Formats: sequence, C-alpha cells, structure tokens
Amino acid sequence: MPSLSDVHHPHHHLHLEFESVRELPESHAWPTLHDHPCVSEPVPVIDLADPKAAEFMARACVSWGAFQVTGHGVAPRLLEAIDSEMRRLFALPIQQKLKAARPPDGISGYGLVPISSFFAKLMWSEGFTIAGSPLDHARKLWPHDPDQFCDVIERYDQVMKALAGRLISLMLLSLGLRHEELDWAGQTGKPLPDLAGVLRLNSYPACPDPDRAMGMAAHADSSLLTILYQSSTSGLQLLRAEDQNGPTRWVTVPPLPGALVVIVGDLFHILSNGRFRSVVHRVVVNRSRQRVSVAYFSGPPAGVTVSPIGKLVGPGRAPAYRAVTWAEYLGLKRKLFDKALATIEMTEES
Ligand SMILES: C=C1C[C@]23C[C@@]1(O)CC[C@H]2[C@@]12CCC[C@@](C)(C(=O)O1)[C@H]2[C@@H]3C(=O)O
Ligand SMILES: O=C(O)CCC(=O)C(=O)O
Ligand SMILES: [Fe+2]
Repeated sequence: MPSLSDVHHPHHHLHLEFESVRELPESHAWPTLHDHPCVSEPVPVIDLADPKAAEFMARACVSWGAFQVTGHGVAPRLLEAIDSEMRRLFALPIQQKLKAARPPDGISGYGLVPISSFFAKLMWSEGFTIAGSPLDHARKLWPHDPDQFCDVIERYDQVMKALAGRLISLMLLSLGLRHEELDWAGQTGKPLPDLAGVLRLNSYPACPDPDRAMGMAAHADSSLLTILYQSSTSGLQLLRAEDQNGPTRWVTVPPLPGALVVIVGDLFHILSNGRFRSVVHRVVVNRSRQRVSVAYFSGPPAGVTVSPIGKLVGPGRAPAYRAVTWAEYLGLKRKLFDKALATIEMTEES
C-alpha cells in the first residue's frame, strides 16, 4: 500500500511523500511514455564568447528550438547555491511545504505544475513557482530563517534576468534585426524594455518504476525563452520532428557541467512569426537519483504585447499570429494547454 500523505491533509492523493513510496501507485502510472523512440543526438552547444554565437543561435532556434549555452558568465557557486537551496526546500516535510501551497488561481507557491489538470495521471514531480518576492513563501517554509533562501533566489533571479536580456538581444540580432527595429513592444526605436521573469524550482524524486512514470508531461513553455539549469542528472528530452536523420523522436539533453539550457517559448515563436520554433519537451525520471532543475521563464513586461516583427513578416504579407500580452497568453495556456498557440493564429482572410 503506497503511503499517501492525504492521510494527514485534505489534498486527495495529489501530494505524495515520494521518498516513502515503494511501488508506483496506479495514479502515477502513465500508459503513453513510449510514444516515440528515445535517442541521443548532439544538441547544439554555443559558447557566448564566440563571435559567431548569434549565427549559431539562429541555426539552433530554427532547427531545434533549444540549445545549451556555455561562456555565460554565471558563477558556478551561484548554480551550486541554488541547487542546494532546492534540495533543502524539497526535503521539508510535505505538511510544511503545503503551508506555501500555490492557490488554485495563483502563480506562486508549492505544488503540481498547472498543466497537471489536463492529464488523467499524476506526474512524478513537485515544484515551487516564484513570481516576485520570495519572502512570504520563505517565511512559511522556514519561519526562523527565511533569509538564506531569499538571498539565493534573489541573486539567481537578477543574474537570469540579465542573461535573458543578453540572449534575447542576440537572438533578435541573429534574425537580422537591429535594436532600433524592434516593433514587437509597440515601441519602435526604443531599447529592449525591462523583461519580466518567473522562476520555477522542480524536483523529480528517485522513482521505483521509472519506465511507467512521467516527471513532467510533454509541453511547450509560453515564455519568450526559458533558461534551465538541470544540474547533473539527465531527464530532459526535446521532441524532434521526423527528418532525414530519423522518425519523430525524443532527444535527451545531456547535462553539461556549468552549461545552461535555453528553450524557445511560444512568445518567441510568435515574435519571429514561426521562424524560431517553440520546442515541445518533457522530463523522464530515474530509479536511483533525485533530479532537481530550475527554470527561469523570461517574458515581456506586464501589459506589453508581442506580435510578429514586421520586417520578418515581409511587405504585403500577413503576420501568422495576432498580438498578445504574456498574461493573456498564460491565461490561454492554462485554459487550452497545447491548443493555445493555434487560437491566436491568423488565417489569410482575417
Ligand atoms: C509563468 C509561468 C509559465 C508556466 C506557468 C507559470 O505560471 C509558472 C510555471 C510554468 C509552467 C512550467 C511547466 C509547464 C507549464 C506549461 C506549466 O504548466 O507550468 C509552464 C507554464 C507556461 O510556460 O505556460
Ligand atoms: O526539469 C526540466 O528539465 C524541465 C522543466 C520544464 O520543462 C519546465 O519547468 O517548464
Ligand atoms: Fe518547460
């Protein structure tokens, strides 16, 4: 009999005390894990110090929708610090973590990923989303010492915000745009506006039956781009469409010490009029090691709309997507999940 934590609180079967589960419960057994073969294939690795970085990024964003980045200047000590804060957080008793539970309609807090509601089975993971100050959460989790967690989160957030700005600029340059040509924010001639960001800490506990469990179901992110630190344990897979190299397949992104994974989100897909592809990805789990990851979702500031860049659409041609704000798009994603992008597509007539 699996030991479910709902014995102690009202959240029915949703939150497992994973470490004490010896056998995969039916609630967490997925029938669809082997829809496509899992292969290894060289995911592009780009050194930001390389003068050709922008050119390589464009190629990777068109063909993969993701790449790994090195030479980014993020201190290894900061990566170690957030890794260790994540482990400290997820090691807390479930009752403690639930004190900082994400409210049903909220963004921030502890719990399942929002897309869980679209699936009949539960995922083998837990997570913590932070939008804005981490202090209220940290006070609930560590009433006597909230500062250590907050300091690391705030430093990480700042560093990621700066890196996201650099990457987005380079990616726009790689599309042949100068900063002055940016009309996506409706502010032609102005520099990149202050970007918004959301952090999500993920934990995938060691799993007694990894072949039947799903760490995180296949999805695309709604951000402009996501910067992911996956530490040292593999599990992240990118969906690669059928091409001359093989059929539709899952490609594992191998952890590379010190590297960060950059994932193209739906808003960059929209911005680039589909040239850069938002990539579907998922996470598989393993039998022996807990895996932690931290995703930084970077998007336009509140209230700013994103729409296809005029220069990329070309004169006399219609843009493929209508303008949306991040908040509006997140709402669509929450309601429609993988159908969200299609609903803002523009047909020739419209
Ligand atoms: C800003 C956000 C993006 C996200 C929803 C969220 O509020 C925080 C979690 C993010 C995440 C991570 C896993 C997949 C995803 C689709 C989900 O359900 O939660 C993404 C959301 C997104 O990119 O739309
Ligand atoms: O844990 C990972 O490697 C990926 C997590 C992810 O896709 C997400 O948080 O959106
Ligand atoms: Fe993701």
